[in-house]
Amino acid sequence: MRWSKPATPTIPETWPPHPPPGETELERAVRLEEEKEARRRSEAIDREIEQERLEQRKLRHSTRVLLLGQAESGKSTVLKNFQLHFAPEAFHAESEAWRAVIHLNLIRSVNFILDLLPGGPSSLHSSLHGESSSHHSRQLSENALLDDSLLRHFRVRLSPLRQVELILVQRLSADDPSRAAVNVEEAMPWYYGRASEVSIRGGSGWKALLRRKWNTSQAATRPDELDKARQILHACRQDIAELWGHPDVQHGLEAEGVVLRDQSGFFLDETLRVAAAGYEPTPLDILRARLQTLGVEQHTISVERFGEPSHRWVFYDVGGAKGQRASWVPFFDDIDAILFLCPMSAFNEVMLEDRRLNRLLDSFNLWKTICMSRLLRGTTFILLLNKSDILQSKLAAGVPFARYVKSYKDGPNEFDHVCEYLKRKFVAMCKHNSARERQLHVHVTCATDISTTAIVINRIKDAIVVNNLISSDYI
Ligand SMILES: Nc1nc2c(ncn2[C@@H]2O[C@H](COP(=O)(O)OP(=O)(O)OP(=O)(O)O)[C@@H](O)[C@H]2O)c(=O)[nH]1
Ligand SMILES: [Mg+2]
Repeated sequence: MRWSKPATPTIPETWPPHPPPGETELERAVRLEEEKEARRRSEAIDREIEQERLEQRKLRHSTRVLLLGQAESGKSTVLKNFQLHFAPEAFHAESEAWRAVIHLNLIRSVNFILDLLPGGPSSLHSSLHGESSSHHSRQLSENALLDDSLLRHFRVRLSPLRQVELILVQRLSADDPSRAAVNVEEAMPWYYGRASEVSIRGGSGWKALLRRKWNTSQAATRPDELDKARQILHACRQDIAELWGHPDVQHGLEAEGVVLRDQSGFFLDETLRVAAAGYEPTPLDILRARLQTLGVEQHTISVERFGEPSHRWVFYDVGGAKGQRASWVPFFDDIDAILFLCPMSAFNEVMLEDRRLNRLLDSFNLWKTICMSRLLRGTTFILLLNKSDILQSKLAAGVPFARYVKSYKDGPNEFDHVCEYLKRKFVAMCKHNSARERQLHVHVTCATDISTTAIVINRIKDAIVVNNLISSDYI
């Protein structure tokens, strides 16, 4: 953003101007007051210009990284790893804010199960898919053997969680009324087989909102509301654990082909810990929390350790969903590196935004477009082949990679071979589609594994910093 001073209507030759002849006492007092005010305004503008100049200078001395990749590829999770690695104190200071997100992730899974069970209010959801609500209910009641009274018991006991969900969503989007609970739901249509997403527009300051002590009378109730939400969740924890552990519920979900464990923001296995009264999220919990990014978020990390070559990192974390991608382009300019994430495990999944498109194919297309971009001709690329843990377990469970990726032909259904194949494919696409030779570094990652990601982060840091030094002729 550039500042320019507003034009002054009449510019006197001397400042302050000479007093007009015959000035009365009152006129003098008014004039002096106006001069004081004009000086105050001018100084405020000067301060803002200086502030802006300092910000620009700081940005020039920062390492700027743009995170790209489809939705749920792990961009924000990698960013959290950078924060944990370079600024652990700042990372831990935010854990309270993440607790609300984790609670919301847990509650959405519970409400999702309750909606899916017979008699659940799934008619809205089903109609999005052109199916009747009785269709889902009938399927589940045929497959699941949950008896009616037990179901009613769970429904009644867990009904307060609907209110908790509402409180948390409203609180997370509190300073942006357009993103109230209903709108969040509308923005994220219900997909059969998935709990709905939690999304807060970047820059809405949601972390601060959850910490802030409110002064106004209306807002004074807010900290209590959050406490109340936590108490309700705490009181429901045994019932949640029982619901999740009930064999009929498990059978019902299995019969529907719903694997909640594979979904983002899954905390049902740890209900008693996460819903405990004094629960403090661990770094791993924070990495596993799911909060969809909307728009482009700028995150500045000030390195807390001495001896690091770059003291400030600026990350631009983008929303990866198809509708979000146009907003990436203005950030292509003046960037030190692109971190592109491909979730390897998505080879047998379809896009939520377009159920006809395979997610791995979408990653290939996206990569190709990024490589071809003229704006990014000279930019260092770092490719993270992410979600290696889920890929590994899918292959081990016998999901055949070659069925979804025809060009893999009769390659072995083994982790190392599949990784190598994907690596070769991405490197070849980069070579083929880049206007000129570029630096490309490829890593296989599991962004929810803190220690292995730390090693990758050190390598990334070395690659970007060394490359910047070369391009700025320092070495
Ligand atoms: N098991 C596993 N989960 C991961 C890995 N990387 C990320 N996740 C999880 O995947 C979910 C989605 O990750 P995000 O970082 O929010 O994805 P994103 O790319 O920022 O998605 P958008 O903001 O929608 O563009 C989160 O719940 C993460 O915890 C991984 O390597 N393995
Ligand atoms: Mg994100």
